[in-house]
Amino acid sequence: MTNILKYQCGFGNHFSSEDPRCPDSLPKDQNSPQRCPYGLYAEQLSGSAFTCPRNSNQRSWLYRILPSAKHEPFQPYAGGSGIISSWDEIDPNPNQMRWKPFKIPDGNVDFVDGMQTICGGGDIRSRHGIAVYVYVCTVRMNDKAIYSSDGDFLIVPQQGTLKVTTEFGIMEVSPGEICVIQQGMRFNVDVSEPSRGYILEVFGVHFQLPDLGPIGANGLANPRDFLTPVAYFEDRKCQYTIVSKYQGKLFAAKQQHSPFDVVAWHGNYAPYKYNLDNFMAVNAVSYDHPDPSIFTVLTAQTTRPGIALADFVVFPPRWSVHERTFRPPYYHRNCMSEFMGIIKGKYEAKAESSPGSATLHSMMTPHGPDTACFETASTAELAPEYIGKGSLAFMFESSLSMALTKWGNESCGCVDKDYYKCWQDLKSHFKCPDAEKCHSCHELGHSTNVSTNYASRLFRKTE
Ligand SMILES: O=C(O)Cc1cc(O)ccc1O
Ligand SMILES: [Fe+2]
Repeated sequence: MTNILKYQCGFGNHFSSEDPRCPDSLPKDQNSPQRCPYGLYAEQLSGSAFTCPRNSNQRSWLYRILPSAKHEPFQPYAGGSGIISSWDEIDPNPNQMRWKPFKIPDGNVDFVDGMQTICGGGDIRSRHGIAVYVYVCTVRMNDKAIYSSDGDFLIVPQQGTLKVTTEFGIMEVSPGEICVIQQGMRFNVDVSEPSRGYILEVFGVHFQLPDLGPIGANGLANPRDFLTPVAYFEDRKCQYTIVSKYQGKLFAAKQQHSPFDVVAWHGNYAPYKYNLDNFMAVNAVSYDHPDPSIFTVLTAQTTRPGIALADFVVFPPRWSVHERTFRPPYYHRNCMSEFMGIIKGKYEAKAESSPGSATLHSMMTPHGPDTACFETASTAELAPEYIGKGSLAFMFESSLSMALTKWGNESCGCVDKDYYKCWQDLKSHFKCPDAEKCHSCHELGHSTNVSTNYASRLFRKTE
């Protein structure tokens, strides 16, 4: 794979880029000249309504050899049967879910055909929803490109570097990095080894950096660490297949030229990647376990203040120094849905967790540390400790109530039916303050030497 890729840095910048083979290919002082330099076609890609306020208005101008409109009619796409758009394939399942590492097939499967929807919620047509996918792939997408008419893809590779060719240029995205490819952008994925990862698609909004509030002007994911590719074109006549994910189904159209023929572009609607090693974690340096929102890398907001359609959160290696605190994640019931995956190593709250696996804790489904984690952390000496070395877990947290697909619920073949057992050995450590008089303590055989009047009133034996 090429390692001489260049990037432009910054989040949400207004970028300009020309393929160096065609200097001055960007029109100088207008977007739509009567005739573009080098005989290119001008095409606008709008990522927001024309009339969006300036701070949320996103669009780019692409100067290309042929306009995207030149293709034959779309027909239903024969592959990609793992893409699901309906959230009522099966009855709702509120259980704690864990998937063992998703299997990578031995045969040939490309990125598009290796995508499987695991869960999702909301609605594509009303432009408010999300879908969570797992991808596995072993071969490159030959002369095929995909774009989503529905939403933005946030891709989290777990195994295998992806060479992602887009209309805006080429990005290499390795495990530990993520990339975002927004609605409408055509891309092709090439791999050099069996590869696997996770995808979050958001419908109707774009990802943004979270506000920093009292943290100040710096921290978490810093804007300068986001990298956007530079213009790169190929002028190739070939049988190219353009796959459109449209209203949750895949369609394919043929065209006789490569879609990666953009010689120059400018604008603020462009794909980007980010290395999660650059995340500047903040955390408690005194006591208590803060909420995981402190680890938000990117957020896709709803119109309700502070309520995310989906947040992308990482659990990076870091120092843990909290005093008099149960340091791992607390036991928890959440009005949000939490899908988690593991890029490498283990997750701090679970002894049994491995790269390529996942969990889903649906709305109000109780969860938290497993028995081993609780027993260790509640008795550990609280010295400063570096946690998560060599590990990287992440969470897609959504305000939507998510549905599992049939594949996610069962047919993927890696649902861990024993997951619930990780909490079954948690035992009561309750020390009853008045075990002598307490009826239930007699039955349970509890004992204690603590006694108060208050407790006596509460636990009086009733005969
Ligand atoms: O493991 C989880 O469930 C995610 C999570 C992490 C954390 O640090 C606090 C709350 C929470 O839900
Ligand atoms: Fe949680």
